[in-house]
Amino acid sequence: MSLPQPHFSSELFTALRAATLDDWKPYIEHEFVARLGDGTLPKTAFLHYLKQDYVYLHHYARAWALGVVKAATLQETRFCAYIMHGLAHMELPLHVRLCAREGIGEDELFNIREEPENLAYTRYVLDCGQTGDFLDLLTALIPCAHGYGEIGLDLAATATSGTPYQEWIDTYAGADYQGMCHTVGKLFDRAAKDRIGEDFEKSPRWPRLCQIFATASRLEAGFWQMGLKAA
Ligand SMILES: Cc1ncc(C[n+]2csc(CCO)c2C)c(N)n1
Repeated sequence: MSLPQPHFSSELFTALRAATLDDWKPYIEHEFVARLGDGTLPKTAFLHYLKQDYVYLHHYARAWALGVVKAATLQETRFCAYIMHGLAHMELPLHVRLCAREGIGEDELFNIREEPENLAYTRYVLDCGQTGDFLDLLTALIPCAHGYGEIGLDLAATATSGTPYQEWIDTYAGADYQGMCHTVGKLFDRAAKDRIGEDFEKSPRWPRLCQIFATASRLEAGFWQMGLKAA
C-alpha cells in the first residue's frame, strides 16, 4: 500500500521523503504507530516512550537553540527561538502533565536513564548541527516534526474508534500542529534556496542531505522500537 501524500507544502521535504522512502516508511508505518491507532499498544510501552521522550524533547529544544546560533538571517533566528520556546514552555509541560496523571514526577522524568536509542538520536541531531550548517541541522530536525504530522493525519483517518490514544492522535492531526509543520516547511525551503539554490537535487550537497534525512528517519523508527521493548 502506498502512503498518502502529506500536505506540508515543503518542496524540499517532499523531495527528501521521496528519495529516502525505504527509510521513511518503516518510521511512519511502525508497529508502535499501528498499535496507537488500533488501541492495542500496552500502556507500559506508551509510558516508557513518554518518559524517554521527555529527555528527547529537552535535547531537541537544545538543537533548535543551536539553530539560533547557526542562523544566517534574523528571520531564521527568530523562528528557531520561537520553536525552542514552544518546546520548553508547552510541549515539555504537556509531557509532565501526562506523566503526573500516572504518578510520575518531573524529577523522576529528568533523571531517567536514557536508552541508547534515545542517546543515539538526540546526539546525532546535535552533531549534524555542530559539524554542518543551518541546512544540515534543519534536515536532521525535519523528520521528527513532519513525521509526526504525517502519522497524525494517517491515524486520524484510520484509527479504531475508542482507542485510548485518541488525544495523542488529535494533537498531531489538529490544525495547530499541522499549521506548525507548514510553517517549518516554508522555513526549510527558504533556508535551502538561500544556500543551495532552487534545484535541490542538482546540488553537490544533495546526497549528504538525503543521508542526514534518512538517518534521522531510521533513528525515529528505532525510537518506536525502543518503546515496544517495554510492551
Ligand atoms: C522521538 C520523537 N520524535 C518526534 C516527536 C515529535 N515532536 C518533537 S518536538 C515536536 C514539536 C515541535 O517540533 C514534536 C511534534 C517526538 N515528540 N518524539
